Amino acid sequence: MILQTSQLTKKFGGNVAVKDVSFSIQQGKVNAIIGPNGAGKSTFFNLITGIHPPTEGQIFYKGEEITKYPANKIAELGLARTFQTTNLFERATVFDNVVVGHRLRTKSNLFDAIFRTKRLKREEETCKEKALEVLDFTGLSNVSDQLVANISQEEKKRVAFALALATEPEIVFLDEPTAGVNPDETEELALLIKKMAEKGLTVCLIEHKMQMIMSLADQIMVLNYGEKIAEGTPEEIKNNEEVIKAYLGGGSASA
Ligand SMILES: Nc1ncnc2c1ncn2[C@@H]1O[C@H](COP(=O)(O)OP(=O)(O)OP(=O)(O)O)[C@@H](O)[C@H]1O
Repeated sequence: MILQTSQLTKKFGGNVAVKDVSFSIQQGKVNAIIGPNGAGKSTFFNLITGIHPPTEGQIFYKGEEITKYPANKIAELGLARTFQTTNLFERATVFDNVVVGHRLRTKSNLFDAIFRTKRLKREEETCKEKALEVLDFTGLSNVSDQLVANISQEEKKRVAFALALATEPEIVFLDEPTAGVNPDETEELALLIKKMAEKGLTVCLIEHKMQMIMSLADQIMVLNYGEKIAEGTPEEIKNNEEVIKAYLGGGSASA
């Protein structure tokens, strides 16, 4: 277990978005969080990655309590996240978008930038090398000089992965990584996610595409109205009465 939450709760006014959720993310595996619309999935991600502070409960990363850490500190620890609508720079090239990712690991400051110090040049070189490596890994080398505005939706999803990978994370949090792409492209992206876990990365993702999740995930947690109603292997989840009830009772899961 690389990351654990203990009785995590988030209230927005009177609305309890996440309620008492204790969950362990398994290292080097694909961990999925599913649930009907408004179940609290994105909020749960936001709590772990420091975007919102929890109202109650604790978060531990490799045994260290990180509950109150701000998002930048959490990112530095090795937790990277993508968003449903990742804000890429559309008028910049794929390469330039990805180079930015590794800046998290560099130390150059304004002084270095003004005087173009050796440190700056060395770090620029490392950022470029890292960008080339992750572009290769995500299958984007052939479009690296193109403007993001001119590439396909599926390629944009890959750029979002590449950006996260460039930060040299230990866990990647992917929020609906295949939203808005067709079934063939979904399969391609699923293969890439599998490849990340095979490389030793821990993956945690939110997804609505059930078929994909069932074949991709090692472990699934199901949220409903902010509460964890089940967790287990895809096989266990498929046959879980509570889960079936939650989805039949107005959920929005699509195949
Ligand atoms: N910043 C916020 N302020 C107030 N309420 C919020 C905020 N973010 C989420 N909520 C509420 O918390 C609940 C859970 O929302 P959340 O977006 O986490 O669900 P979700 O499972 O990710 O949904 P979806 O699948 O539709 O993305 C909802 O009732 C939502 O309206």
